[in-house]
Amino acid sequence: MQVNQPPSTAVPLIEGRELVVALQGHEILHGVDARVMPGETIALLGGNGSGKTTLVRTLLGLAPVSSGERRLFGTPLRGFHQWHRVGYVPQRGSLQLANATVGEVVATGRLGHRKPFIPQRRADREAIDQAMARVKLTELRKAPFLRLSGGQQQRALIARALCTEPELLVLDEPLAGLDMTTQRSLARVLRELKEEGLGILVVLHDLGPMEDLIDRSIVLQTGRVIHDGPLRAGVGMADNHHVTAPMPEAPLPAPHLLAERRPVRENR
Ligand SMILES: Nc1ncnc2c1ncn2[C@@H]1O[C@H](COP(=O)(O)OP(=O)(O)OP(=O)(O)O)[C@@H](O)[C@H]1O
Repeated sequence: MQVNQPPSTAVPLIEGRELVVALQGHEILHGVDARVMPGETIALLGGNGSGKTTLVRTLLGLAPVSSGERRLFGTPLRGFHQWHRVGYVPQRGSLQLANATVGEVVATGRLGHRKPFIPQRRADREAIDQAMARVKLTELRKAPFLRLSGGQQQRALIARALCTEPELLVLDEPLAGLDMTTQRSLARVLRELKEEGLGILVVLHDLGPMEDLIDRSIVLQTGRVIHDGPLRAGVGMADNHHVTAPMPEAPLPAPHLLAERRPVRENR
């Protein structure tokens, strides 16, 4: 495990303090603290339904808080507008991308840089090209997104997040459903990004090939942090910390950033 100690005066890239979140009348997070410092790679771990996705969405302003404070790059969420500094890779399957090509999906990541209805500028095209090359998808630019393999889709979503040229990358279960070879190649991409200084917050069920990238883990159990520190064997891995609240009957309303919908899940 690498330990990348940020200077003590550094401002967190993203931070939540005492976050309390209730969805459809059920309290899901019960006073959670979480932060990512510059250059850190943080694994957000915990069993099914422990609140990982809810925490990530809350930190990004995609879910409302009952109480608590959220800051991005030191600015309270309410006053934060520099969304290009954040790249978000939601769970695969949570985006409505029916007819889009890979190039179109990746290009949506650049929307935060553009004024509405203004065509792509050279800088936009270059950023999109670079992001596609980065994840080795250039050849597949014109392919329909939904025809790609799971690993290629995941790469496209990472490229989409990268073309905003972020300082913080937030990924929700990027390894889910991928075979070990594909997981390893994604971990290599993330390692390169880490080495370039990007802060990374990644929701994981199993560490897999990500393990030696992780500087610190935050482990949730039924909406509470039970560990925040170096990885500890067995803590937070795919285990049996089960759900306390019932599943939603309806999906969340569309968030303000992108047309994202919650995947349909079975009752637990
Ligand atoms: N929109 C919603 N309305 C009501 N409850 C919700 C909603 N979204 C999630 N929940 C509930 O919040 C709890 C935490 O869900 P969340 O998806 O954040 O957990 P998770 O740790 O990411 O789980 P998984 O590992 O299965 O993806 C679960 O009990 C879930 O049923």
